[in-house]
Amino acid sequence: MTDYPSSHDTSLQDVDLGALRDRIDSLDQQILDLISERAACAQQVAHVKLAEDPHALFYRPEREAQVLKRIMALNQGPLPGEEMARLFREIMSACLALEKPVRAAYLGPEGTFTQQAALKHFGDSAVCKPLPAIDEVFREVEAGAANYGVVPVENSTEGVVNHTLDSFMDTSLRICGEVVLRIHHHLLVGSNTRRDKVSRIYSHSQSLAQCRKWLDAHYPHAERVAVSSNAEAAKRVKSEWHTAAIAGDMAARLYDLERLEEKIEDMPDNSTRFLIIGNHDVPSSGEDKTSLVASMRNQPGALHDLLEPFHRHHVDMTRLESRPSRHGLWNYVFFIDFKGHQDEPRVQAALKEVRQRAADVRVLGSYPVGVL
Ligand SMILES: C=C(O[C@@H]1C=C(C(=O)O)C=C[C@H]1O)C(=O)O
Repeated sequence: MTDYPSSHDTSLQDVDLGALRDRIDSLDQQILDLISERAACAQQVAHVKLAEDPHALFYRPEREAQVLKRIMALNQGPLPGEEMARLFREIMSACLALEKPVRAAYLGPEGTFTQQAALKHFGDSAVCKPLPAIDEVFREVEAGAANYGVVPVENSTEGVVNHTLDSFMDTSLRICGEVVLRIHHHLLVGSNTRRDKVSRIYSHSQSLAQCRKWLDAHYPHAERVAVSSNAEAAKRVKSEWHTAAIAGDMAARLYDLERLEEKIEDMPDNSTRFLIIGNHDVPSSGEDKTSLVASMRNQPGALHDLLEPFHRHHVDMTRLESRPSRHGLWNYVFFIDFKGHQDEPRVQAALKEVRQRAADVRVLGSYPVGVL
């Protein structure tokens, strides 16, 4: 099956290819002029911000979320809204880099899904740096070496969620954004791989788990070897003959591997959520989420008491996670996400009551709901 018009297609026979290309050239000229005008405008915004405050932040997560959402709402096709927003994401990233590129640290190594999340959020013009551990990403932002950090939070990768949550207990950094990434796993091989003799498959333990049924059906006899990351799996395959890796697009591209089979994850809507951490509060974008951490004494009904004000003030909770306290003072800490911004009266009313009931409450940040 092909969607390309055939030479027998009478409706297209009279189309003048030359004229169409002239039209495209003229449209490109207009797009070029408009993007340049937009970039000059963004530069002026930066100058206004600097005049008001010499330490002003050029990057505004809430404004960027609004721009992308507006583009998706205005878009009438034929390109899908997400594709159009992706193009505008890159235009904004380039405009911002004219003044000062955003510096973002992420949980590496290169080629992981966290790098993909960083690129999705900040665009290609940001300067992104891989770091080997989640607490190092936090430290890099605390030290001011990076403006933002990108860490997985609700991750299909085991253990990672807890590391991120635990890091929030010891930091004053704020959550400035979230990114949700659809996770697609591919079976990757190198140019040297003997495809009919794959006897070992590398990946992160959680990715192996997410593709277990597919592996049982297609490679029941291959040894499954868990390594530290999907990118590490891809790297190993490069130099071995009888092995394949399960990893994503970034790793395939980075190590120049071929996708022997695509989208082999057992659950088709497999996705991971990442947080953007920074050192400032983000104003409301109109569609926001808030995350907080609360410490409770371990007594009957404590959790019910903590959550009840959210229910009464019609604040919609989206996540609840509990972790043992590391400070010994309180038995448990709860991480709570809900819809809304901490500046909204409804949210403030709920928070005021929650503060009276919990031993300690810290709002980790209000931030725009992930757009792309
Ligand atoms: C232009 C601005 O600054 C930055 C660039 C943006 C853009 O190119 O649209 C949007 C938000 C900021 O990250 C602004 O705040 O409006």
